[in-house]
Amino acid sequence: MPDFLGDGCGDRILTAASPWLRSNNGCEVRKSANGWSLVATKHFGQGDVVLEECPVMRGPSTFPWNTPEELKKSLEGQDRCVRVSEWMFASHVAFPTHSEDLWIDVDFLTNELAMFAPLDSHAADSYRAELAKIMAPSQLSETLLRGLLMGKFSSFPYGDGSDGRCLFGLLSKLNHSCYPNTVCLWPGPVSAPSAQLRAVTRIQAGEELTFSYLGNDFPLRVRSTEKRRERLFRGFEFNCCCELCEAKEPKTTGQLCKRALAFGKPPPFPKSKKEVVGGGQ
Ligand SMILES: C[S@@+](CC[C@H](N)C(=O)[O-])C[C@H]1O[C@@H](n2cnc3c(N)ncnc32)[C@H](O)[C@@H]1O
Repeated sequence: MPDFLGDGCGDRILTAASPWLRSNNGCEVRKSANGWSLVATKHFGQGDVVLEECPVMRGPSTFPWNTPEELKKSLEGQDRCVRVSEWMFASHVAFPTHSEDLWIDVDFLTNELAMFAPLDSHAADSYRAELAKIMAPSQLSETLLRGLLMGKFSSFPYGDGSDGRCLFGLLSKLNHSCYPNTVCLWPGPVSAPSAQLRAVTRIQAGEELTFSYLGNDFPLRVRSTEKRRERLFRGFEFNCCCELCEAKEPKTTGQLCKRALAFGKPPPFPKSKKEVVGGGQ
């Protein structure tokens, strides 16, 4: 088990993400029931900027392989060296301008960027099992697993989705909720993407930060818990355990609409810079 999966390693993930952080106005990485998560360390008002960061890596909108099966196909008939031409994730994302013959620094992927992959997840277990059918467990298979997980489950479609995908450090630890308390905005130009996480409701210190993986109006469009879980499992291979899906008494439509409508629109701009800059550091 990688040493950063143990309890108490949230600070190491925060440190690993820090070179790409523009601002962290009050959040940290903590272990949760759903792997690592981002947690507020101070109170945020609606519209406040929680954090801003630049991507750790960028890539194309689609990956040549998204599943171990597709990976298997791409490896068939070729030697199994981790050359960049095979390692499309790394070639396009980590080194977009380099030639096809570049070799990946395996240590870079396995040791540094692996922190940003959901290694403690159902998807990781099932992909590891699939990879074991293709190749013997090795450093290479572990590297491939991490690349698959980062590319598929931790990266974000940038802007409207046609501008490629970005892997962000801290945002890679943002869990999904069908009743989220933040929204992600993309204020940077496509040439220099950046992400801004904004509160769509009041958030108390200690509360987990969440956003909707399936678009802003997802819970409004898909009111049935069963159907939402099905969609999330199909897209992201996890059983959603969010506040809304786990609620014994379903949230009233009124409550749901209020929060959903709030995050369906860009959140209001913060009242003054003083309110959001440096408050939690
Ligand atoms: C982008 S990662 C988020 C960070 C992740 N928890 C980690 O430890 O790296 C996405 C993964 O988090 C977990 N996850 C996120 N939201 C969840 C939710 N609402 N219910 C259950 N698992 C969730 C799933 O394992 C999913 O594949």
